[in-house]
Amino acid sequence: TGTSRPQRMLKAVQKNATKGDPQSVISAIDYYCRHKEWAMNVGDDKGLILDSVLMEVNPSTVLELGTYCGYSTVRIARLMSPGSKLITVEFNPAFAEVARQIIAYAGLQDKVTLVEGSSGDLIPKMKERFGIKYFDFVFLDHWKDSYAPDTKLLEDCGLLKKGTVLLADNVICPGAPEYLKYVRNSPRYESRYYKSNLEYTKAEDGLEKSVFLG
Ligand SMILES: O=C(NC/C=C/[C@H]1O[C@@H](n2ccc(=O)cc2)[C@H](O)[C@@H]1O)c1cc([N+](=O)[O-])cc(O)c1O
Ligand SMILES: [Mg+2]
Repeated sequence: TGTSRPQRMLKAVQKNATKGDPQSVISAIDYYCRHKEWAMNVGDDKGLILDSVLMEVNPSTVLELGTYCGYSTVRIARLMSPGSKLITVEFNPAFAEVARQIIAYAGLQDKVTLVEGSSGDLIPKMKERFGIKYFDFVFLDHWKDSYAPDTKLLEDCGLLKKGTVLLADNVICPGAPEYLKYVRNSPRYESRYYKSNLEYTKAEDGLEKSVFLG
């Protein structure tokens, strides 16, 4: 067996990006995935929306569910202020290993804590393990049927505060119908859909931004 897709993505970063330059890491991944081999990164189209929502919130604490290879981890961490913390949860050890190297190549390892395990197991441990009171920003990009249960779990664990912003990838493709129903019908959220494209394609996809009202 040869290399995996994440390993080939890492090679493309090491070959084409500049160490310590997050934007060059993002561009190298986008170029590779658009022209060589598709991969499920949030990508450059939706990435611009992620950037602008993130900058608007300017969070001190961020939770990312679904690191994969670290593309959105780098996109988010590169825009975060000094002293702010990003915790990213990854279930697959092989993906986590590649992500650690891509995050380090971008020079963002000091802002990022990558935790291996499932969101359901780790969310209840956020306070005790990482001293997190609340998350200011949550990026959901893991298993689509986990978005809704994990949002309820974040509420139950007291990890959301008035004004916390949840941003969910793929609410159209592959889709997260249960999640959309939940946040759009709950009086505890103010939701808005940002229409865009599925990464590196012309298909529609979009991000749902939901503000927790407390
Ligand atoms: O399926 C998709 N994403 C699932 C992502 C899952 C990631 O989240 C991790 N995780 C981390 C913690 C957990 O608790 C569970 C999983 C998994 O180990 C994986 O790294 C997807 C699919 C398409 N697509 O076009 O088909 C496009 C996208 O943008 C997508 O995000
Ligand atoms: Mg996604």
